[in-house]
Amino acid sequence: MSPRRPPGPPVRALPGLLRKLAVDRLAMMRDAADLSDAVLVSMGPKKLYVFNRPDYAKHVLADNAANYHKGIGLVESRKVLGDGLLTSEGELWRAQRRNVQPAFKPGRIAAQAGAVAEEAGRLVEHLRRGAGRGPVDLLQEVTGLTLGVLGRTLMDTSLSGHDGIAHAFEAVQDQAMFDMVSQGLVPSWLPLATQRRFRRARRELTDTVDALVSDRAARMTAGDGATDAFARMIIAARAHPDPATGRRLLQEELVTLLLAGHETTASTLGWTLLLLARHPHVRDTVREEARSVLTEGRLPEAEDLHRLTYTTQVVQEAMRLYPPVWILPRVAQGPDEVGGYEVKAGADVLVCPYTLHRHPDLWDDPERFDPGRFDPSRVANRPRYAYIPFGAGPRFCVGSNLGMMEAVFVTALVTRDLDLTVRPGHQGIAEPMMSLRMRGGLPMTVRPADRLPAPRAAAAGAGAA
Ligand code: HEM
Repeated sequence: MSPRRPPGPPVRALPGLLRKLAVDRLAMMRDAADLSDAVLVSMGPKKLYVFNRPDYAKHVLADNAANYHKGIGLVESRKVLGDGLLTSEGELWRAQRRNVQPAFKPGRIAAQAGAVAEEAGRLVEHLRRGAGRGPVDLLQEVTGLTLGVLGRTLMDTSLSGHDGIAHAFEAVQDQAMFDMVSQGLVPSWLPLATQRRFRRARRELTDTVDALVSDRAARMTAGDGATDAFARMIIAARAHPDPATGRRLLQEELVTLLLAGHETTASTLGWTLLLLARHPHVRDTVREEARSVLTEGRLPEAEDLHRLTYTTQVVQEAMRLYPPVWILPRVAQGPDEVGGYEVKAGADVLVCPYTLHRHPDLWDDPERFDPGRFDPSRVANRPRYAYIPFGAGPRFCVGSNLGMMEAVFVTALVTRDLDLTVRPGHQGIAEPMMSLRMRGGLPMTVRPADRLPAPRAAAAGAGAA
């Protein structure tokens, strides 16, 4: 049978669609998912396919990954990330991935559990000291934490004193997203305040990265055996046949590691803490588990990760509803066939974890927050590619083990020791930027948690997210 053409919106719907691209990208993706599991948007010679089924995602991301490069938004991302691991392709990507992968092996990450736990403990202490003093932006707090963890675990470097990094990343991403939705129609030389903010932020990032490189390179001596991700990148840059290119790639790889490694985990934590505050029954069950595993106020160790099973399910469910990487854009290098649908060479292809994680055939009552979905017996009944918060195939997230450990440790410790209440009126609206941000941050009031053991809650309370 010859490949079919997926259904698509009628031509008269295109202006509305483009408007949604600018103002509500999640609604646009939901509209596409409601239409069909495979959608084709045709704009003259430009073709955009949206695939929303586990087997289609598997085909594009894993089985035929060789036919797909990173897609929409790449030009804009490159303005920030250059040729780092997220955006590079081909032989350069393979060499970069081979170089850093050993630093992310499960054993290496497990060996960093103490550092992650210490940072998490420090955050809880800091929050406890400020308890009762009015709302704190928890998103900002966990962003500081994830940067600190990244510095300690993958770079052997303290990032304290570089507090501007998170804001600089925010500014450069805002501009990259603006360029994407305005289709590059606003020239970059216009003296707009946002362009100035972008250039200032990019300069700040470059200066920060340069300072980090010179500091770390000066501490590295021949044969000192350093094998963290940063050291591996520095050694590769020194071995590059063209020193200028080696230096540029090192800068870009480091910016990528800093961005990819902190914002996604901070977003996971932000959404998890918001959902727990909205679902006290689930919070009580997490607290009970944390108190029975992490007894007498102790910090978690690597082995505790396997004991904090319910907390892990809560984090997984938060990433189902709010996948930090909400979209996986690709561009087809050659023609392909996905689930019987033709894909033209050069076409844009989108796989959207945000809608896949809400597919009504895969998830019962998809908007409902229900950590029990990740009970192993229920996971076994779902197609593997129904849930892809870390992507899939060769471009699967290199930092998934670190991200999960961090999210579970912080969720357990914060919930064990603190009561967090969201500021009334805060809606927790998802803003799909490069990651799924939370509009207006996460203002929360902090109080020390009741020391008495929490009452045993009924199995995994749940409700609308
Ligand atoms: C919960 C936290 C995290 C989530 C949800 C997440 C999600 C993802 C996803 C979906 C991708 C694939 C993107 C694509 O295929 O287009 C990815 C790639 C990547 N992630 Fe993560 N990530 C997390 C934490 C981390 C951490 C802690 C690091 C550490 C540095 C990291 C570094 C990277 C890098 C370097 C890539 C590019 C890999 C490649 O293309 O070879 N991530 N991440």
